[in-house]
Amino acid sequence: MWLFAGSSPHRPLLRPFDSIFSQSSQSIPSRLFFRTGCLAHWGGSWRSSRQLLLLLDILPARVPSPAYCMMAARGIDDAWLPSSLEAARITSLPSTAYYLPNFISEEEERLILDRIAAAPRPRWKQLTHRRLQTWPSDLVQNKLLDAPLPSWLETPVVSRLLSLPLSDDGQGDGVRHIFAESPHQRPNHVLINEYPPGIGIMPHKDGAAYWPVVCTVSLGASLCLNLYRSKEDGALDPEPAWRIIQEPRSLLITTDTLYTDYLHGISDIKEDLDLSANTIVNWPLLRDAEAFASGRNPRQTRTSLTYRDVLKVSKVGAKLGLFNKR
Ligand SMILES: O=C(O)CCC(=O)C(=O)O
Ligand SMILES: [Fe+2]
Repeated sequence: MWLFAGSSPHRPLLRPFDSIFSQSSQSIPSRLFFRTGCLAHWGGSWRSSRQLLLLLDILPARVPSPAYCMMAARGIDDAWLPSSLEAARITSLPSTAYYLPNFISEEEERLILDRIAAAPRPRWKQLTHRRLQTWPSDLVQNKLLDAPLPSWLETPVVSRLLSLPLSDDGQGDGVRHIFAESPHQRPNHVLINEYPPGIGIMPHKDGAAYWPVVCTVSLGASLCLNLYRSKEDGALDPEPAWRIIQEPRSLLITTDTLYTDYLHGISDIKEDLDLSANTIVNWPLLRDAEAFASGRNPRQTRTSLTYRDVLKVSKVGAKLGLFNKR
């Protein structure tokens, strides 16, 4: 169980709950042991601030100190990060994936959705049922014309991503983050996909253009991402091998064989069904699993930001100064 102990624009500093109490002069009420036990059992290492507020209600006034409660006091819509990605690992998947339910705040979500909506019409590429934007531009023969991402796609998402260590045991010199080994040590491309209810994306692999780390921020609504195996003959096994719920404001990171060996897709349905701890691999990490207690998720429009590092970058764009407007 973690509480915020302070805040920076990039990464709020987190403290283990235990250490907060070891610094306090007050003993912990036994009710709290029960609460913290429940919290740990439910969700790995962190819970929503709404739950935290409940918890703080039962604390004596001097425990914990107000500084540690800043996050809770600021309301339920703040971003909330673990101290490292390890705490967010989806442990029942065959290779590395992470799910962070509160990666951005409600206000940040609203600002990004506003910027997407304000983009000039030609920015949208209309597919048969879905529309998308690419930033800073489309790839040409798997190559990106060198140009910066606009500031509203850079901050807070990229800065926050790069501030998140892979594990807690890194010492001193800089954070070893999820893009530490990629060619540009950061994502340089964002695909924005908009999915109205009933619309998904066919099972596919993302291909050779990108470093095999995919960071997806979800906005607006929840839906299920399906992961598929190929059969031995190369054909797609139509039954998803695993399903991941992506809640609004969450970050999902997939890597390794999930990139190279498995396919991913979103069903063309108006409602996700059969949702439970047995069928959804990130159930213990969800912000609000209770919202899916009926086993159903009626779809609303969900927008995703897919951040990746394009391997090949052509300097021509930068030289012409074509894409430097933010
Ligand atoms: O929207 C998503 O979560 C998936 C998007 C995707 O797979 C893609 O654009 O390649
Ligand atoms: Fe994809």
